[in-house]
Amino acid sequence: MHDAPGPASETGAPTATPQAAAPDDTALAASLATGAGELLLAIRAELGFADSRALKAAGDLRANDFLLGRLSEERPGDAVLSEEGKGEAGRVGTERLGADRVWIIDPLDGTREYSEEGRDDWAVHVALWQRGLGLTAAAVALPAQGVTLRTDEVYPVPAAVPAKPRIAVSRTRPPAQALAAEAALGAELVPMGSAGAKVMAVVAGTVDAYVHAGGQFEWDSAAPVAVALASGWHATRIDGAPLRYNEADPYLPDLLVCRPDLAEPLLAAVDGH
Ligand SMILES: Nc1ncnc2c1ncn2[C@@H]1O[C@H](COP(=O)(O)O)[C@@H](OP(=O)(O)O)[C@H]1O
Ligand SMILES: [Mg+2]
Repeated sequence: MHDAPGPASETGAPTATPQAAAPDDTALAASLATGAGELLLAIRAELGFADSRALKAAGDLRANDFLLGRLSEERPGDAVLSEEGKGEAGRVGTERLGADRVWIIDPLDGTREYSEEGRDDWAVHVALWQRGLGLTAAAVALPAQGVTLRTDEVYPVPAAVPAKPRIAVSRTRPPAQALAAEAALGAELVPMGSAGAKVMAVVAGTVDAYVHAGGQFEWDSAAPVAVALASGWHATRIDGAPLRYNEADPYLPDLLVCRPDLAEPLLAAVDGH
């Protein structure tokens, strides 16, 4: 079985138990993700697209500063793991390994797409991991699409099973596993930027699955996976194992998010690739 979230776990695998979080943790996650998204839209308007390197650097830095500042004000006792964090808030920090509450954030996911005029496939990820519970509260903002998705709202799985499944893949590095799934299921690949935008396309019903392999980190998937699991979607490693967060090494290289009834055929199709 791959379609049900697992039970609460001492190791902190995601458990899709948003009720375990204080309601204001989810509200805070949504407020932070939306606020960082508004800031990122303002930076795009201010700098324009002529110098994409400068735009990417400013977006990463200023969104990260905004999120770390708000978290230190609102939750001063919590630890943080951020893609852009330095020292304790970054990947080398060790305080988070002994902490009971860790915010796992990606201030700008889909940095490449953020720097391309007209693209809306980029995101802000804010997730809360709690010891013994896993991911308990999260929000993913899609600022250029004007939405923020969160673990305390339900994004139901559509009833109809697609005849030709649509599988979201990286625009720049679609994995061999997705090509295998395309062939085995007669699927259509849909290239898209940002892990958050791809998972949110699954829960919005725009695509039926997201297959990723070859490299990624906890911040790329934590908030999107929490939102998907909380609404009953399937989210695991591509061998069907649970996704685990706040590990000593935050490298988490592969991911399958899909409608529950596609999990078995997709896991079988990518097996061995
Ligand atoms: N092979 C790889 N190694 C490390 N990170 C990867 C990766 N493939 C994708 N990612 C990260 O996953 C996110 C989504 O990638 P993609 O748009 O290609 O699907 C991006 O995050 P960032 O934009 O936050 O860096 C990207 O850096
Ligand atoms: Mg990212």
